[in-house]
Amino acid sequence: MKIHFTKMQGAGNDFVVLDETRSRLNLTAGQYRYLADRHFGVGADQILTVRPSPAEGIDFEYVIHNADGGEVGQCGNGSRCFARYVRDKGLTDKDTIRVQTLSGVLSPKLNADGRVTVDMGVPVLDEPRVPFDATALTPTVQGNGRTWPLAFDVQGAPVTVPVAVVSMGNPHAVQLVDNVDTAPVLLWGPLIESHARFPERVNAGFMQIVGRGHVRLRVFERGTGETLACGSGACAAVAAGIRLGLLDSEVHVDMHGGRLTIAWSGQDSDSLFMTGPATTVFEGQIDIPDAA
Ligand SMILES: N[C@@H](CCC[C@H](N)C(=O)O)C(=O)O
Repeated sequence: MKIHFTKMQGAGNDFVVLDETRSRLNLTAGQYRYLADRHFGVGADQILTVRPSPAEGIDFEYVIHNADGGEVGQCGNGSRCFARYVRDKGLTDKDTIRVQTLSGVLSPKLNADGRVTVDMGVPVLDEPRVPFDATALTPTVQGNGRTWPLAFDVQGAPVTVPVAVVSMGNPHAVQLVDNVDTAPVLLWGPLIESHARFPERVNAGFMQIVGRGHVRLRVFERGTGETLACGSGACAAVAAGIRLGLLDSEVHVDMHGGRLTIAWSGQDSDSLFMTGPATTVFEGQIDIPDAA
């Protein structure tokens, strides 16, 4: 099957964007994996598929697949690329677009400076809803937040790391590190991603605090591996840092692919907002094998 695609990136987190506003492609998990493959396909961290409005008052729907072919509920950088895509393709002329996702309705807003701001909803810090199995663990309480001792084996040696667990519509485990450049992201990331206490697996964040309004972050993403940026990971890390009393309500998050700005009051009743770039890289056509 030959399909048309648009390649996009948001702070270096890259996407293959597919248009299903007129008809469904009905791709299999194997075909999503093929598209994401950097050697045989286009290459992407995630595939973002845009669909027509599912209901009155909603402009579009989109679904997200990780590079491993699994469908997921949330993608911060993808939500900004979605907004840029539907505007640049002339699918809408709105500045603020309401879109249905697996984890709820998002409203990305295109700013005059080219960046996109997304209301990412209220961070979920209630462990069972992340979901995180805290059975028989005792948290360390700090500020209005808490961390949990996550134990795992690294090459036969036991390690216990304090993590804050947060859902932004997808699960995150955030730990503090002295320096993201030397943090064991590639060694520990896969062990945390598939840790038994996270029944839906987890995105593993490593956050270095530079100041109360500035952090550096690396994220080993569930279903993809380390990416140059993770939007929901930036939101989760800042939400955790604010609750732990370490960060102010507006924070610049520097990742290897670029900077996002996250704003949150820290209150359970208030949404968190993410602002950052979204760029089209190129367009093309690719033949996907039926049996990919
Ligand atoms: N890169 C994304 C997150 C994509 C989904 C994630 N890997 C998961 O499995 O939850 C972002 O920018 O948020």
